[in-house]
Order: sequence, then structure tokens, then C-alpha cells
Amino acid sequence: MNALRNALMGGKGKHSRLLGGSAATVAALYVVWKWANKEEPRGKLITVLEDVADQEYDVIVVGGGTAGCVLASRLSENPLIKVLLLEAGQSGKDNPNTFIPCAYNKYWNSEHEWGMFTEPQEYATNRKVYWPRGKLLGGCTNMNASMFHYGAPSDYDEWAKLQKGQPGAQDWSYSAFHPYFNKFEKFSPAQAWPGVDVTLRGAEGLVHTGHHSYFGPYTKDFLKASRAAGIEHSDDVNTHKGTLGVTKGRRVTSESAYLTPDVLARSNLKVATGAYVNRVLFDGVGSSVRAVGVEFRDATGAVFSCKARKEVVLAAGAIHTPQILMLSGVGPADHLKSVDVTVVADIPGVGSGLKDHAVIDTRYANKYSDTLDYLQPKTLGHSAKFANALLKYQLTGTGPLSTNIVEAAAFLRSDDPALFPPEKFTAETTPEDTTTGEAAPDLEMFLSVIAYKDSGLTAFEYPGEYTFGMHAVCLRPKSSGTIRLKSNNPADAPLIDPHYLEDQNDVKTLVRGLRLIDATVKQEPLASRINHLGDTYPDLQHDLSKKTDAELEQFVRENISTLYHPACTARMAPLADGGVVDPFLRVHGIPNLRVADASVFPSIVAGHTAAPVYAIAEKASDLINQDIKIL
Ligand SMILES: Cc1cc2nc3c(=O)[nH]c(=O)nc-3n(C[C@H](O)[C@H](O)[C@H](O)COP(=O)(O)OP(=O)(O)OC[C@H]3O[C@@H](n4cnc5c(N)ncnc54)[C@H](O)[C@@H]3O)c2cc1C
Repeated sequence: MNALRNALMGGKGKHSRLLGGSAATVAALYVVWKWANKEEPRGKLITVLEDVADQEYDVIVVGGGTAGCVLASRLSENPLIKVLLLEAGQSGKDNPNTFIPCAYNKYWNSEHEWGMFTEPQEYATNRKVYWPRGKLLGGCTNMNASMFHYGAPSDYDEWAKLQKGQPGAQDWSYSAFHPYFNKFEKFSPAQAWPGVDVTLRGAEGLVHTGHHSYFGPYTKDFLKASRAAGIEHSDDVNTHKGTLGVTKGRRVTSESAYLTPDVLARSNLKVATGAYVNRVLFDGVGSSVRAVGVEFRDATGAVFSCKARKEVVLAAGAIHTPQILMLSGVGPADHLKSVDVTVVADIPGVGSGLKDHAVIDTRYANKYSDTLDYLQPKTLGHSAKFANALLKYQLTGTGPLSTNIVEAAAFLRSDDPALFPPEKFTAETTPEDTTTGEAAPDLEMFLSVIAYKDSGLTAFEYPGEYTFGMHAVCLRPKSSGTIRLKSNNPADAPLIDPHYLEDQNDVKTLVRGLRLIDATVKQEPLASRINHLGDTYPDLQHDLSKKTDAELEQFVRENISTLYHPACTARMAPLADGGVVDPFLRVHGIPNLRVADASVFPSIVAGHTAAPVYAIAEKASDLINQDIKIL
């Protein structure tokens, strides 16, 4: 109940007030009443850590996020395997910020979010960029934008190639890995989008996907304007060309999909929340080092441990997995020594190779009052609209609150001559081809149902009531960064340094993205939407076409933000190539320590990252089952 009240009234975040006005309060009370009458059983989550400490398990999974819930659920299907899942956060299942698709930014700066910022970014005017990450069962699937995307097939063929013939390498090629996407997915076709080939999509999985139930007029205009700008339409979310949002009205998280009450009732599975893992414990030296357990703490700092008979699997995400590895003595020896951590295995690639999708956000004043600015009410009119939307959502699970904020997106190539004709775009402004194949993108463009700045953390200057945002994403960044330890204290957040825009190619790609945004908003029917009263506001970008490339570059450097897709910090690759795990996801030299989350991406996919993480976790569960041989 508290969670619902916090969500509606804005929680702790300084810019997270969602509801205001008396009409909205009536609706909120109604929702509270409905809510009080429909709580589901929570299953057996363990919050007193003494209840799981000092015991032995076959497999300990560290981090109950996107991948961790899949692993715990799949591994415990075998009643003979005793599994422990340790998650720092709490359950997100009953939190309205989780299940209302558009409410995810209400988690920003809350107790359920890690609240991290990057180091000052040298090539981005020394700004620290906010990096929200879920601290909840289900991890970032509680707060992602629900855009469901397999990524380009050739991205996975590249993954296989980067393994350089190690055993198991070919199992990561798209044809071999694709069944794991199908395994987790349950796709619901929609009449309005007949172009999806359902035979390529999963039908029996636990994660429900489909076209979004809310699709506003501004998004229809975006699709028409995109076509007029030369972008081909695609009904299928999972080609390189076009994509539309996902779940129907209610968000699916890896917790809600995989840790159902039936799964939690299994006697061989324990799921502990509020458990912060400090480090992996080892036995042996040199080539005989084995993971034998983990040490963890509760919120008061009390320390516990437990033993792993067979394996420890790290699934703490692309920031915390390398942190835990390094705190455990697995990482670049020089760095570990510099923070007084005893080296167990010198693996230079740990925490290196960090990639993220950088995004540049632009803002437009909307002439019509149909965008969803009232999700962050500024006026009484907004509050009344919000109350209506809330009521509709509660009664039907549909309507504006079921938007995922980004209802459509385009995946493109920055060297496409149809979009960037050579007579207008010179060879020197053309980014190098960083894609994995002709049918793979390096640029994404999308429209948001409300304009925002800095992931919504800071307000922008424009007093008008209705806006929309346009955004461009660099999908194949050449810049690459690091996760490093600040100290050997596990409670210290790690140092995040993505080196945004260090490589000029990323800047060129984003400048092209801005040119494309400009060309698209100039097409009808989007062009007619723009309210020219906003032309003079510096925080709106109505004037992109008047800017030189140098000015656009400066705009990119001053405003770059994250699309929240960090990956590649414990890469699957040969040790000599900076790899951390082999194609069986085993840490090089420590065969019973695995990693299964976004850290292991050998290279960043040119798309959204949740789907490949689900698929990795499904595959990892099979790999572990095959190896530990408990029949
Ligand atoms: C705001 C936002 C929007 C996004 N939008 C999209 C989108 O629309 N589509 C898409 O495909 N992807 C999106 N993503 C990215 C996608 O959700 C992530 O790439 C993916 O969920 C990462 O999964 P993971 O298992 O690697 O990590 P996570 O899901 O982050 O899981 C890691 C888990 O480990 C826990 N943990 C960390 N440290 C410890 C510790 N020491 N002890 C115990 N537990 C620990 C965390 O609390 C967390 O639950 C978005 C992400 C965010 C944050």
C-alpha cells in the first residue's frame, strides 16, 4: 500500500511527482481501494538473511535481476538441484511503478534504484551522466522502456566469430542462439500489425510480448513523417528496420514471468532479498582455484556467507558483476593491488570494454493537446486528464497510462544514401561502417510522448503545456570505457567511465541522427504539429537545420545521455582478446564460476538489450544443467 501511495505522490525522487489536483486524488483513492482488494500472495521471499546463511547449495545465483530470475527459475526446475538466489533489492511485483508501463521513471532516485552517475565525461563537457539501474527482483525489467528487440541476426554471428574457434563458439551464431529467444517469448499477434511472421517468434515462453496497447496520434504522425523522410515501414519489431513497443497494458518483468508463486514454492529454491553480495569465496590456488561460496551483507552491514557445492553464477548486471569479480580478486592485477584487493586471478578484461548506447534528446513544442505531458501534471487541466487516464487504466488496463513513452522507433544506417544523399552529406561526414552486416543498423531514431532532458532528471525551459521529444541513438559506439573499484569496500559504488564520445565516429553518427530528426520533423503530418511559439526557447530544438555540423557536435557533447544499455564488462571472448568468460560462460581459469548477464556481451548489439539478456540466461541455465549433471 505504501508503495502505491509513494508512486502516486511521487516517492523520493525530486522530479518524480506524478499526481496533483483534487480530481486526481479521487481517482487515486479509487485505485487504492482496488489495490487493497487484489493483493497476490508474495510467495516465500526470505528477508531474514540468517535463514539462508551458513548453508550449502548446489548453485548460488548472485543478483536477482533480468538474468538472475531466469536462472533461479530454470535451474530449480530440477528438484535435485538446490538453488539460492541473492538479490540486493526487494520484490517489484506489487509496486505500481513496475506494473504501470509508463511509470518507470518514478523509480529514479528511489530506494529501488542504485542511484549511480558516471565519472565526469571528458568528451562530454565533463558532465556526470545519470545511470539508473534497478535494485529489485527483476532488476532493470522493472524500469525499462519495454521496447522489445532481438537485435540484428548478424550481431550474434559476430559474437560467434569473436570466440575465435573456442569450443562452443558456433552455439552463439544467430541460427544456433535464436531458439533461446523463442524459448522465453510468448508473442501475441495483433490484427493491426499483420506483417509479423509469427513462425519466427516465440509462442510458448514465459515473457509475454506484443504490440503496445496504447498508440497515440503523435506516434501515428511519427510513422507517417518517417515514411515521408524515406524510412521504410516494418510491422515486425524484430527486423533492423522498425519497431513498436511491447507489452499489453501491464509490464512483464523477469520476476513476474519467472518467479511465480509456484516457482517460489519449490522446496529446492531459496530467494533472499535485501542480500548485498560482497564477494565470491575461493579455495585453491593457480589453476586449481574454485569458487566455493559467497559472502553477503544485509542493509545494516551484518555479514553472512554460504557455500556452493557446484557453481556460483554472477548475474548482477554490467556494472555490479565486474565490481563483485574485482572485489573477489578476479580482475586486472594492477588495479586490484592499487585498492588492496588480493589477486586470485589476473584477468585484465574484467571491467574493461564497457559499451553503452549514447542518446541525444531533442524537444519540440506541440500545437495539439494530445501528447502525454499530463503524466507529469503542470496544470489543473493536466491533473484532470491524468485522473481520467488513471481510472481508465485501473478499470481496463488500457489507455494513456499503458504507454511505454516510446511507442515507435526506427532502426537505420547512417550511411544510407536514401537518408543521407551524397550530394548533401560529404564523405568526411560519413561515419565508418561499424555495423555487423548490411541488414544491421548503427542509428536509432524514436519519438517520445513527452519531451524530456537528462533522462527527466532536470526540467527544461518551456512554459507551454504540450511537447514531444525526438531522439537519436548511436547503436554501435566505438568509444569504450571501464568499471573500476573506488576502494575495496563493497558498499562503495564502483567508478563508471563509459568514455562517451571519445571516438569521433560516435559524434559523426549522432550528428547524422540530428540531421535525420530535423528532416523527419519537417515532414507532414509531424511538421504541422510543431508549435512555433516555442521557436525561441533555447531548450527546444526547432532550429536544428540552421546549425552547422560543428554546432551540432557541440550540442551532442553538451547533452549526451544514456539509453541505459551498459554491456560488455565481462566479455565472452578469448583471454588474449580481453575476454573474461569462455563460450560456456565460465570465467577463464575458474570453471565453476560463471557470468550470465549483459556483462558477457562480446560486443554491444545494435538494439535494445533486455531480450538478449533473457536469451543468455535461458542458454546459461541449459549450460549449467549439462555441466553439473544432477539427474
Ligand atoms: C531506464 C531503463 C530503460 C531501459 N529500456 C530498455 C528497453 O526499452 N528495452 C530493452 O531491451 N532494454 C532496456 N533497458 C536495458 C535492459 O533492461 C537491461 O540491459 C537488462 O535488463 C539488464 O539485465 P541484467 O540481468 O544484465 O541486469 P539487471 O536487470 O540490472 O540485474 C542485476 C541485478 O543484480 C542486483 N545486484 C547488483 N549488485 C548486487 C549485489 N552486490 N548483490 C546482490 N544483488 C545485486 C541488482 O539489484 C539487479 O536486480 C533499459 C534499462 C533501463 C535502466
